[in-house]
Amino acid sequence: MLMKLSDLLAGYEHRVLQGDPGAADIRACIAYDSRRMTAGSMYIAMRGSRTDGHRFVGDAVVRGAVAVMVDHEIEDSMPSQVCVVQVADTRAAAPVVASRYFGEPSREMDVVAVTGTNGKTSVSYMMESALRTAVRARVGVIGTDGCRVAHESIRIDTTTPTTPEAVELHHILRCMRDRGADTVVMEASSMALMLRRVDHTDIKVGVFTNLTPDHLDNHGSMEQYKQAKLLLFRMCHQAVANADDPVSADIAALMPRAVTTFGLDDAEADFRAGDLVVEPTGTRFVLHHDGRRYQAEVPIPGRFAVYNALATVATCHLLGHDLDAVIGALAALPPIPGRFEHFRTPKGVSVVVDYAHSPDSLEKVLSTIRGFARRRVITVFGCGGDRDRTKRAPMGEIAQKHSDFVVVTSDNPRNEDPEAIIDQIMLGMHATSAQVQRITDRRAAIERGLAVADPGDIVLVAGKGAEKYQIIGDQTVHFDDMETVRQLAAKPAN
Ligand SMILES: CC(=O)N[C@H]1[C@@H](OP(=O)(O)OP(=O)(O)OC[C@H]2O[C@@H](n3ccc(=O)[nH]c3=O)[C@H](O)[C@@H]2O)O[C@H](CO)[C@@H](O)[C@@H]1O[C@H](C)C(=O)N[C@@H](C)C(=O)N[C@H](CCC(=O)O)C(=O)O
Ligand SMILES: Nc1ncnc2c1ncn2[C@@H]1O[C@H](COP(=O)(O)OP(=O)(O)OP(=O)(O)O)[C@@H](O)[C@H]1O
Ligand SMILES: N[C@H](CCC[C@H](N)C(=O)O)C(=O)O
Ligand SMILES: [Mg+2]
Repeated sequence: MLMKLSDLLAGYEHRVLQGDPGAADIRACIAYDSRRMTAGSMYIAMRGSRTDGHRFVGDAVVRGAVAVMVDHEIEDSMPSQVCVVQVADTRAAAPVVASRYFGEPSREMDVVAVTGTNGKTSVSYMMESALRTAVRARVGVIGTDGCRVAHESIRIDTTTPTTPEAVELHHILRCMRDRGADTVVMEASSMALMLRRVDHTDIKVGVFTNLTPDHLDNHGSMEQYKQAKLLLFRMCHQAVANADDPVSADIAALMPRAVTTFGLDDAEADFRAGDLVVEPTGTRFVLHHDGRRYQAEVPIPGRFAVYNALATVATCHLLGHDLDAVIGALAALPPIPGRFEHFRTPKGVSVVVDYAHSPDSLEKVLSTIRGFARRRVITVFGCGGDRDRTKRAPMGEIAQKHSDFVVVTSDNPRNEDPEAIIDQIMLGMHATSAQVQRITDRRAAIERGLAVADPGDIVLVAGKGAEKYQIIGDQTVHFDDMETVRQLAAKPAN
């Protein structure tokens, strides 16, 4: 890839502080981390949560940067051959530059971006599977579980956020296009939208799943959290929105005549589901659209799974795909790793490993399990450290309300005291309700959950889903809920 800085910034407001953008050849890479610079790179200085990238401009140049983009003054004096440009906001300019550098890949594919508190990854899997089976599309997926195209992983980095920074995002989109992708489904997290990682991406359909409390540490209030989510609907061409969530009205106000709705309660929704039959293996329902009724099913139990299925069907329809084929494909959806993933122990206990890590998702998953459980429900869960503390007590209350026995444990304590996190969860629990035990070590907690279960009981292990790690302090150690369940279930005592 060879590009002149002047091409990357053509028509974009900037001030040249030194050097000639027309002579600055970016022949290596663009990066916002000085430590990734090689000879012929461009460095974009951005403010992070701990420090300001502008402090590392000197380091970037020493390592080979030929072009530097800043949004405020820098102290380092630059060698004359380095071109330095100033823009109003480097986070806003980064996506423009990155997208151009990689040849505007989002324009060459149908890009769908999914936002909402819960269900983004689930909808991505459903879209991927439905489009692959129904219309043989080559689908790229970008999200919490990494990036893949046609089921082939394209970058394995457990630290990559749900929605990558713009530089990585457009690089990934280009790789996907080069590997023949025609459609990309990406998760757009509220943090990413706020940090402008998704700007300047050509998004055909923006999908809204729901908005419930989470990430209030980052956003401050539900109103600000909502405003972050709404940013997506200022940049996509069309929207698919959950009519049963009041935020769909805000989306409709932003995009009049460009919103397709789905729902269970709203009789006016464009795609509506009714007559749900929820079973442990899945959910059957009737889908109503345009005066027609379709028999549908999804192999995940619960109303929440139907919402995700409706979002998938509506989006595929908007992309021009055949409805019958898409609905048919949903019935054959393979299990989604770590989302209501089921395992039956030799003793006859049903174990569900699920990524519920917010009050609403825990409520949805547990009430679904409660709905079909014939015997006791045992829940093992914790809450992440260095993340929204306000969700801890409500999650404790929800776990206790729907379970007969709860083991409160650790879930990525990070730099917090695991005992203090458990204390905060237990503030939501009451002495009079279900039995509660605290076991800080997650493996021991799962073992306890399995040990107290009798044949026919259901054990929910919630919070980590398909994560392959436990973060304790600054250490990341291997940990996998499902693997742990299988190992422990093989022990005769369990
Ligand atoms: C907490 C947070 O917002 N972090 C973002 C931040 O990184 P940081 O805070 O570690 O950065 P910093 O250490 O303050 O450094 C500031 C800048 O100086 C640069 N630097 C730093 C040191 C150096 O020697 N040289 C150098 O150039 C850094 O690369 C950075 O660009 O700035 C980086 C880009 O400049 C982001 O990639 C990074 O996102 C990280 C990966 C992250 O995980 N963010 C979380 C909050 C996130 O995005 N989460 C969402 C939500 C998921 C959900 O919905 O649940 C997600 O999409 O995953
Ligand atoms: N539509 C939904 N409404 C409420 N809860 C849901 C919904 N879909 C899934 N869930 C629950 O939320 C959990 C997380 O789902 P998923 O991973 O799809 O969400 P996400 O939005 O991608 O989350 P993250 O922000 O962590 O990436 C699931 O394991 C399930 O418990
Ligand atoms: N994307 C979510 C993941 C949370 C998963 C949970 N296991 C935790 O670590 O809190 C977040 O960053 O809030
Ligand atoms: Mg996700």
